Amino acid sequence: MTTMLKLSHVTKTFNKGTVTEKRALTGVNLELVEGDFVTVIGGNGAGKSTLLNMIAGVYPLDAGTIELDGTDVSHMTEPQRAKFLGRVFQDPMRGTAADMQIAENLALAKRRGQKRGLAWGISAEEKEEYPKLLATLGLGLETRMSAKVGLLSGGQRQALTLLMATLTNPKLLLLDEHTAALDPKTAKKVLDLTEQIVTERGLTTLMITHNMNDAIRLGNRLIMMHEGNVIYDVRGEEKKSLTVPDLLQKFEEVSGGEFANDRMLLS
Ligand SMILES: Nc1ncnc2c1ncn2[C@@H]1O[C@H](COP(=O)(O)OP(=O)(O)OP(=O)(O)O)[C@@H](O)[C@H]1O
Repeated sequence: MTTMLKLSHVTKTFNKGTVTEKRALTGVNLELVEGDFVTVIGGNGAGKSTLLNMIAGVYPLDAGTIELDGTDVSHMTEPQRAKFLGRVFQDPMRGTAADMQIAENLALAKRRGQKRGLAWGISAEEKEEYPKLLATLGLGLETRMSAKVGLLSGGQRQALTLLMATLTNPKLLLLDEHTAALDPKTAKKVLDLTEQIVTERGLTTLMITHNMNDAIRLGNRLIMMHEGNVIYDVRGEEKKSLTVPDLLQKFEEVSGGEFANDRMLLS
């Protein structure tokens, strides 16, 4: 099987040498094969977002290497890596351009990593393609191609962002609590869409969630982080048969403390 992502000894300390020094990642080793759909859980400050940020190239590495589909991207800038990655954040405002039409947003996503922007306009082919894509969301957006994205609801925007993030079949999809800001019903819809897109296309995916039930239900593999490293990695049938009490117990065993994540307690 093809290795899609390989982290070797990835280390990150923020504010080194100051009173606010924080060891956010402490030598993470992690390998994902093509099609792995990995859910990521962990308490407050465990290093989950930092892990995704390091993969995306938001911060430089202190030590270690990151390989994407066999290419060492450790020293590539964030825009250089963006060509290979799809990313959806928690904030629905972040992934789309509010002042632009739905169709224009899709066209931008399609041209990601290419030099020429929208200068040549949206092609006739795209005008046919986009409504079909939007229809797969089941949100009625296919009839609103020229509507400004700022008019959409949070859930509609996250669904559109997901479509945009996966439009060019990225080598790796990074989802950072992408349904946490939505109401439960909309969150479920966006999660169902996520599962559909990821499994249909076999996208290699890392999905942070504070919802342990979702972490167990979705994907083929689950990792738990604590104090900047992966402390538990489970897959296949063993993962499917897990329960939330199992996970909490596992956490206590390995960390010697009680699992604490504010957002988990609120949900
Ligand atoms: N840019 C930054 N500057 C300084 N410290 C940071 C920065 N980003 C993260 N940290 C610190 O690194 C540690 C790991 O943070 P991170 O956001 O990765 O945790 P997390 O597992 O995503 O937590 P949560 O579930 O609370 O969002 C925390 O102590 C955090 O305060």
